Amino acid sequence: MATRDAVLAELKQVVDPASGQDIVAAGMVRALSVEDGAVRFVLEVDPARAKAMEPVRADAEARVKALAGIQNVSALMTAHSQKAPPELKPARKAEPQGPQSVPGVDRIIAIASGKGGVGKSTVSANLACALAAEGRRVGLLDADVYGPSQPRMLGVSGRPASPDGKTILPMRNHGVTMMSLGLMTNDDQAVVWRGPMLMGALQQMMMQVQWGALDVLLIDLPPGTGDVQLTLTQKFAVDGAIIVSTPQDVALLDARKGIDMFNQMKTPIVGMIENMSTHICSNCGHEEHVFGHGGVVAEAEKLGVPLLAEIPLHLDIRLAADGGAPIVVSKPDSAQATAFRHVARNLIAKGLA
Ligand SMILES: Nc1ncnc2c1ncn2[C@@H]1O[C@H](COP(=O)(O)OP(=O)(O)OP(=O)(O)O)[C@@H](O)[C@H]1O
Repeated sequence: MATRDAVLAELKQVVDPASGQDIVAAGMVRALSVEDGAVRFVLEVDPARAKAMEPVRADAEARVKALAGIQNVSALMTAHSQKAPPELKPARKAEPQGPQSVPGVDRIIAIASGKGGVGKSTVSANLACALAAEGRRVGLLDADVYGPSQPRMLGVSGRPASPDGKTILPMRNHGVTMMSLGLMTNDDQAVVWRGPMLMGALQQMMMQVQWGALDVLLIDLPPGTGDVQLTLTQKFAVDGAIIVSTPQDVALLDARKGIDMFNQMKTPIVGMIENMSTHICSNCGHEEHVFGHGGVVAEAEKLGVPLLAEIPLHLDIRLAADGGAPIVVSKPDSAQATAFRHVARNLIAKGLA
């Protein structure tokens, strides 16, 4: 049976005549799914080139169809808008104003945790890639000022360009448009952020990055309930917050504080995700509850918020995150990836992404 990797390898043989790159590297292949010998994917193209790209689509379809074990291929072409959001002036001094939206961005979802190190960034990266795999136009803003880890997790490096000195071009990998404060500071420099700087940096990232047209922008927040969380929920129209926690009491105690803060700010809680739920040995598959079990389920029930997923503690999740291709991308058919894809589909079904 042909795997997702085999399909991708075949698609990499197809060249986009305009850029000279293969269609996968050119970021045109979206929403690829390989299930039981049936392959579906979308080729996202500039509307002006739709006609010229038809032979490319047909070639891609024929190549995949010729793979062993493939019975069915559906390759659709969709037009994506090249239009950038209107140019924005640099952020002005903070003025009292109601929550604003980000031009071109349909929804904003914050991903938060009470405590550091519970896997909030890992969840954000995987969720973003899972939403992209479902064909959503997704952005990820790494607002974790104390430890921006998205460049490493999404395999992105280099300094973002600013062609006009006012707006910033985001980076893109695995179908995700991303920006991180970590790309704006030097790797080896400890950054000491004070409140007003944080507010300015967040506003800039939200308003001066050319996000383009997005179905959803995920914000990977720093842990806790500090200035970034307050600025985000006061200044921007945040559609919901997802709280990530491990099952330990201490993590849950902090998660509860986070939920209280979002409630006070009138940001709806989309649900909780229990991370490092059980440990699954990568050698023998034995399961053990390193941090206890069921804590988040019980807490979610008590608080009346949905439990969106229980993600196991698994070596593959860490290796994938450290390697720059989250597990949803590197092992899309694994049970761990399925857990993230389930959350993505749930968010789409609820109209939140
Ligand atoms: N389910 C998991 N299985 C295995 N390793 C995991 C899992 N979730 C996270 N990790 C690993 O744990 C470490 C911390 O995760 P991560 O950086 O996502 O946490 P965080 O909550 O964003 O931390 P911080 O608050 O420091 O930003 C990383 O090395 C990550 O690869």
